[in-house]
Amino acid sequence: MTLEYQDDSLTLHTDAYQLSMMQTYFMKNIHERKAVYELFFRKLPFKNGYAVFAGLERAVNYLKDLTFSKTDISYLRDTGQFDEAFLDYLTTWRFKGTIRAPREGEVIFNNEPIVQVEGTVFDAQLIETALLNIVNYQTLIATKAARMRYVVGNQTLLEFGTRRAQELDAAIWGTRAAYIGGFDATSNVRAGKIFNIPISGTHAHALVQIYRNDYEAFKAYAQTHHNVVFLVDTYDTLRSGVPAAIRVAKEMGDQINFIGVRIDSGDLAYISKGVRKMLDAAGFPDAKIVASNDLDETTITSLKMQDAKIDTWGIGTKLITAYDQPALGGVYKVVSVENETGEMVDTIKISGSAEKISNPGKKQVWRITRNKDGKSEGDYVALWDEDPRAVKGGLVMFHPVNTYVSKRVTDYKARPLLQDIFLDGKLVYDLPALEEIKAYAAEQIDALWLEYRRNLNPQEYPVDLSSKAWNHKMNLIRNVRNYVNEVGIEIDEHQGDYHA
Ligand SMILES: Nc1ncnc2c1ncn2[C@@H]1O[C@H](COP(=O)(O)OP(=O)(O)OP(=O)(O)O)[C@@H](O)[C@H]1O
Ligand SMILES: O=P(O)(O)OC[C@H]1O[C@H](OP(=O)(O)OP(=O)(O)O)[C@H](O)[C@@H]1O
Ligand SMILES: O=C(O)c1cccnc1
Repeated sequence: MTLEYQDDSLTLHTDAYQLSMMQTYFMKNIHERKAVYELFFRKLPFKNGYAVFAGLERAVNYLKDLTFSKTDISYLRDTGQFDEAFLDYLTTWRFKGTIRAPREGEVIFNNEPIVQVEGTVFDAQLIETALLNIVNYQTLIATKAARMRYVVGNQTLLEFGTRRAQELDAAIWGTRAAYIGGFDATSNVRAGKIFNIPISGTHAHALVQIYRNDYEAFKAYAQTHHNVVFLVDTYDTLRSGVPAAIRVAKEMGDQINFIGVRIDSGDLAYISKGVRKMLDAAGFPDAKIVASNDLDETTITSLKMQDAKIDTWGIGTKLITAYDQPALGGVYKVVSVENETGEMVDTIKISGSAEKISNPGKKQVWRITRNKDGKSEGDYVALWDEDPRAVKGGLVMFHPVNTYVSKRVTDYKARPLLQDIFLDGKLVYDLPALEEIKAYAAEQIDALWLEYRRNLNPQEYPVDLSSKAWNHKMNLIRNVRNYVNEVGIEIDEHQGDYHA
């Protein structure tokens, strides 16, 4: 099949409603109005205590040189839904916005801006969908990977998920995110090529089935490879698989590097103990046992409690699809917009539930750490013109919803998380090497108190609004209430309803 329109750009990787709004802005001549949008999520994924920010590199690749290709314009024209003057404007349009974000690998939390877009309403609207698409998925997978890293300690984690991933892009960028979150290597060779992630793997049951015999298969494999891991569960792990692996390892001696065996079915605790005994008794105490089969952080924890003799974990489906929570609910909200007279006016979205009321105004996130040991005290979300480094007598941090909960922090460092990535459309950020990002993530996770790091029921990390940001929010809520009273019609409503 030949495509009618060449798929030669990512610019239309957006929801139709963005283009519909852009056309309105354009035709009403407000498309150059400035606005600030912020991307954040309201709930941490997997009930984890933190998330690992990933997706910046892909977002940068997407944003730089973002233009409407000829086929993009032809396609839009052929839909019959867009005005010719608008299409004409798109042909010369270039992204001119400012983007701020944390470094990839940064530990991030709910209810704080993690990407800030400042520019025209036109530009900011177009990129919403792709930014959410990228950051939601990659952050989700990096966080899932970090949970797995948490339970395995220093043991090796291999990413095996490509066959189960939600198509090609998810496999590739999910693998990269998993690497950032703590995986050591991947079975995806293309991810290895693109990102220089170490590739690793064993062999499949097919090899044994083709030879119809464990020994023959292992022997052939050993004669054609130096580093070998034999998959021993095709017929019977303890009776035929492991004995065949040991026989080949002995016969081949120094001609091969017998790394170990993989088991992929059955009771992994029970079987791994049997395998360990056999390998030790045969004089291979250093041979490793790799396990796979629908593993995740919960099964791994259980296997460890059962004293399973597993050294290396091969993990696919449950990592790459974020099986127990397949989406991160990141959202993108306008927080400030230029009015008719050129002034920036902060804006709020009201909701019946406190968590869903947006935090108005352009903000910075400050990570507050103790001077004495570098441990995190919390994040301080402040309006752009505030600087918590300059506060005398300590910083008062209070819970943004339960405002009666507060603490005073003294002798601290405040580090701004949102850094300039693009300024007025120009890339000003040097993307760090992947190894650096990975090491940074490990370091930042390590800097968290254990109470926030544990997988099960972690403590809630404090993400606090500055007093100024909080008061500002309350004022805007009051303004909206006045507005609704002024323009709102009377409705016969249930008396028990509350309003913000
Ligand atoms: N000792 C164990 N404790 C807890 N979970 C385990 C244990 N052993 C295996 N599992 C997990 O239980 C799930 C099902 O394992 P099961 O024994 O049914 O595999 P299997 O169905 O025999 O394998 P396959 O169908 O691939 O041949 C998998 O997620 C596996 O990782
Ligand atoms: O279980 P996962 O975490 O997704 O890890 C990847 C799985 O992929 C392979 O299985 P394969 O596709 O050959 O099928 P299988 O599940 O029947 O073993 C491998 O043997 C693992 O079991
Ligand atoms: O190398 C392996 O063992 C492997 C690779 C992909 C999926 N399952 C296993």
